[in-house]
Amino acid sequence: MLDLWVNIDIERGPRDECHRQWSSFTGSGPRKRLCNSSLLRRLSHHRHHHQQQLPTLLYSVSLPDMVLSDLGRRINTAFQDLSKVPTVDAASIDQLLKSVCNALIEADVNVKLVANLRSQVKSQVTALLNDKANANWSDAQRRQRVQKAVFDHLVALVDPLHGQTKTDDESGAVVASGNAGPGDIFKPKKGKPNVIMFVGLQGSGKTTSCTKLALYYQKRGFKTGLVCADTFRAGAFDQLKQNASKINVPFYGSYTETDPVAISAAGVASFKQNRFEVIIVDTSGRHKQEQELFDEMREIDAAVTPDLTIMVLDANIGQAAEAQSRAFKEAAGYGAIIVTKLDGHAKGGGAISAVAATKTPIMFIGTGEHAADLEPFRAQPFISKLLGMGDITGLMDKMEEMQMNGGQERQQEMLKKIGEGGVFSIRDWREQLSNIMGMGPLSKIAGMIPGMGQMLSGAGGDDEAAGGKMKRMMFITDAMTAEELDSDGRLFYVPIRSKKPPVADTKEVAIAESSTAAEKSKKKKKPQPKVRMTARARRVARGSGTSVKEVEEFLMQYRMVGKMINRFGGKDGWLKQMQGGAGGKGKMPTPGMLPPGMSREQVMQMQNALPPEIKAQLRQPGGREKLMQQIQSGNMPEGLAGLAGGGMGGLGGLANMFGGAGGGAGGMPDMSQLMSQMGGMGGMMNMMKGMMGGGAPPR
Ligand SMILES: Nc1nc2c(ncn2[C@@H]2O[C@H](COP(=O)(O)OP(=O)(O)OP(=O)(O)O)[C@@H](O)[C@H]2O)c(=O)[nH]1
Repeated sequence: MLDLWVNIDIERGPRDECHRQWSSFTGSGPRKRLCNSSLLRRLSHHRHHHQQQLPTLLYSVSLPDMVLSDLGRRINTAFQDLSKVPTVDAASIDQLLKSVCNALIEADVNVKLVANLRSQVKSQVTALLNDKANANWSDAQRRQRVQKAVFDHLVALVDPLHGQTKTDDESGAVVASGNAGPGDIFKPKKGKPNVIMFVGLQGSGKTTSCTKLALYYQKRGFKTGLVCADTFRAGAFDQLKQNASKINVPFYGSYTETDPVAISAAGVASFKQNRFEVIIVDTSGRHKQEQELFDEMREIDAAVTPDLTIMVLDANIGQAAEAQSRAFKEAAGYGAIIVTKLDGHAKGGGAISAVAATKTPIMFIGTGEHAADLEPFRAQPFISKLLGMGDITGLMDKMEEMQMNGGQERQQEMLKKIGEGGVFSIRDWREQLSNIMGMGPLSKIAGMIPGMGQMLSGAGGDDEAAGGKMKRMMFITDAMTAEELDSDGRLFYVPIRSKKPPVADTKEVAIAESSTAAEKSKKKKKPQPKVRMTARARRVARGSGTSVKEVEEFLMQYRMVGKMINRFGGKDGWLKQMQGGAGGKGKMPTPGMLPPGMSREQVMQMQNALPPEIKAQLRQPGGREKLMQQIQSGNMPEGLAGLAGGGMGGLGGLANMFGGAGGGAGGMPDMSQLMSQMGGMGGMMNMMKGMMGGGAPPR
């Protein structure tokens, strides 16, 4: 909590002066933003006293914590401010960096780290922008490069593996830095005992996180057990017992044994004997780091010889995080971090600093008190989500989990239908929506879907509001006839001044949502026929208790998803063409199969502009698959990254599928472009993979 001590000396004097000082606090500008309601209440209260002739007033004002989402919002605003300046020059870059760095410091990120970030980004972008080879970059391109540099450095802040690539043992695919997940940090071996020991301060969320991790591995088919070695806190064993029983995980502990080392050794030995594969040891905490605690940790460590030690860090820890995490590192030598309570009002910056200080990766984040509220951590998607650009990998994880709990069959059926050239109908979208609704708290899920978060945040942003919005979408489908549900939604539109349904291609443009610059200029040249909703839409709105606007929004969302699924995953989908599949063996996409958001000219331009090494790679047998794999893993080849960054709009167009929705709803066109630079193409494929049951794109 940042305390702001404000001294206001209101001298005895005319009431006007009091009003002047009062309005200097409540007036517009940055100061107003700092004033929370409690401040206003206090001021108001004291003002009341002042009117009773109080000579001097001293205010102690507690500012509201800048929660992590505020940090994202502020960085986003700084990006948007940069898009408003006429030229991207040293002054505008300085302004952007100042805003970003202030936000980071207020979120408790270590000052030294922030200073490093500032100077590194500054020197990187200055070199880029001053490079003669880049002299012909447009302002939009310069802006994108600056934003990308900030994004990359934010990723580096939370990613100690930054700059390294790791190979996924199972698939052999290269995991790009920033995309490394829990499996890259630690992969328990099947059929063998894998001991995981937890350490951390009291109340950091150790016991809760032990339970969450036990559930995580149990769901993934590991025989999992929990050992309670916390003999320090009364009730710790009961808590673990209760948690373990809820998730049906066997546990070990004792009400009488007071030696934590003896309990942990006996517990691990017992589970090993019974062929348990993941054995999680919960140790005790203390209010602060103490020698006694560290000695105990070392002894337990020697007794159970863990394969992995995890430190649990409360996201609220603030600036103390660095010293504490260093001390724990020395004593326990942990190999991974779980940051808890990121769902609440934590600033999170302290935890981020701990990662950098100890060069230890975050493996999971805790996002609630329930056993399922554990999210695998990946640096790049985390930053992407923080900045409101969605978290496709997080969504994939959720989808995978959903499949583990059944529901795969229906997804496969849909995949098969689309693969055979069938239409992704409103009924299919309804099914996807109900799946999404079943995946967990909606405000969390919505943030993972690019565009959707913004749409739902308009509805209030919390679970209740998001749930309400989704439910209304379901009501809309409930009010549709079978014919409408099985359709592609066209029958809800007619062109204005004509009763005839519009022809396929014109309508497609008329209700297109994309907001790419290229399309905007296209629209200028050729005015698009306007369409209006048919009487069906009014009937559905009435029948569902919603409005025609909501029905229109629903159809818009459906069309975006439908377009993506049909164009990417359909019989002659772009994805298949790129893979040399059914559509056109070994060819680049034909103009008839344009990726969403791209014109024929853009595709041709993109093909021509491909760097020779990429063209050569595509000509080689298996080269296309390799390239796809590379892009899919987020590891954009240099040449392609340059293209996307170069404002070709090509690869960017892919991301605009959803990014466009964000742009439309949130008015942040630059975000969709930025998203494309983050490997939008890989992201979209992953999205497809998730949406279509995890099996669509081959590796
Ligand atoms: N909102 C939220 N609460 C959490 C999270 N993780 C833990 N908690 C809560 O934090 C409190 C402390 O959690 P515990 O798991 O008991 O903490 P501990 O580190 O085991 O504490 P000791 O056993 O005393 O060392 C509990 O009320 C948990 O429900 C999280 O990710 N989000």
